[in-house]
Amino acid sequence: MIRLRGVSKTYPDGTTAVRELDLDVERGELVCLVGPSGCGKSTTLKMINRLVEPTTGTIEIDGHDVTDGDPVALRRGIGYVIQQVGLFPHQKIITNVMTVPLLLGESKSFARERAGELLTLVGLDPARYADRYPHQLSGGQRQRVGVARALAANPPVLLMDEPFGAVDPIVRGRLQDEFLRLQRELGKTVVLVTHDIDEAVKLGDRVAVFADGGRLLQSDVPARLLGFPVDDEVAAFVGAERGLRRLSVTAIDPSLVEPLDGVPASSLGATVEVGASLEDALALMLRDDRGMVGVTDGAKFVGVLTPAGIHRALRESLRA
Ligand SMILES: Nc1ncnc2c1ncn2[C@@H]1O[C@H](COP(=O)(O)OP(=O)(O)OP(=O)(O)O)[C@@H](O)[C@H]1O
Repeated sequence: MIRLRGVSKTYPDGTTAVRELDLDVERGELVCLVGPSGCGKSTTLKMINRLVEPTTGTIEIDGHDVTDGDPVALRRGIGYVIQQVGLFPHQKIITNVMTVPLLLGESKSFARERAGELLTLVGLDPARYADRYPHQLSGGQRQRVGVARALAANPPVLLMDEPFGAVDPIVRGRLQDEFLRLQRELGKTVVLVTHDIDEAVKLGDRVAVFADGGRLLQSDVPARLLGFPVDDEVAAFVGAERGLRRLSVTAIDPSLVEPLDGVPASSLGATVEVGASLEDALALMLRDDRGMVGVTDGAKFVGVLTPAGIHRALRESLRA
């Protein structure tokens, strides 16, 4: 869906922000660009919607070179979410969300109806929030309006620059979960910039790690990035905790669950569902101070996971 080939950007002052970048994003895929401050992540994103023109290379969306045609029209067809949201302060929430459909020539009544649906979709009841102004919302709520506005034109592609960066960690976690749920429903092609490796491995189908000077070091699914960093630079960036981080990106595999021998199921306490993460399983084990946790598949009890089982599951997850 998005294809970058040999893309570089050198700003007029001589700063090379991005160097010879090749990157592919499949349709419906969520790719996170992650790396230290100043490594060229935002520049890469802005080249995709032509807020910044590349110095060299080509960028295609759905087979069309983005440099053909009008950049303003291009941007209207791509959702863009930024950290400071960029809502119009003197316009009501509903009007903010209606902006792009109106620019695209939709009728006012259609745009209003669509904006109401989108506010509901991002968890803001229009009856309560539509007529408020941005300063009458919390940071997390404003961020949701930003997402609703970016979705308003139903763009196939969403570009998100630190979309959850401006809120506290608890709200951020909630917004991430909501966004993942939304994305499972909508299946947009998303490129999301973050400096937070935990956010990247939580949200990304694939994670692209950048280094200073806009060099792409590794682009991989989270489990492989954490399990097999290609070099010391990536290993240093993903951190010494990468083993722990793998727990959160690895789902419980029902084929690796052990049968329950001689232990009454009733003595197991809390159970986890197949498909939950190994981190969820370990968290319950430690919380309840037990050496195992029961695993269920709907109403069916499928067995138990032990610490050794978790270790085995982590190893197996890298074989695929
Ligand atoms: N308009 C500009 N003119 C000159 N240099 C710029 C311009 N915009 C960005 N840069 C430089 O390009 C490099 C990459 O910047 P960019 O904003 O893409 O990084 P980033 O990875 O998104 O950083 P951060 O995580 O801090 O937002 C930096 O060295 C930055 O100073």
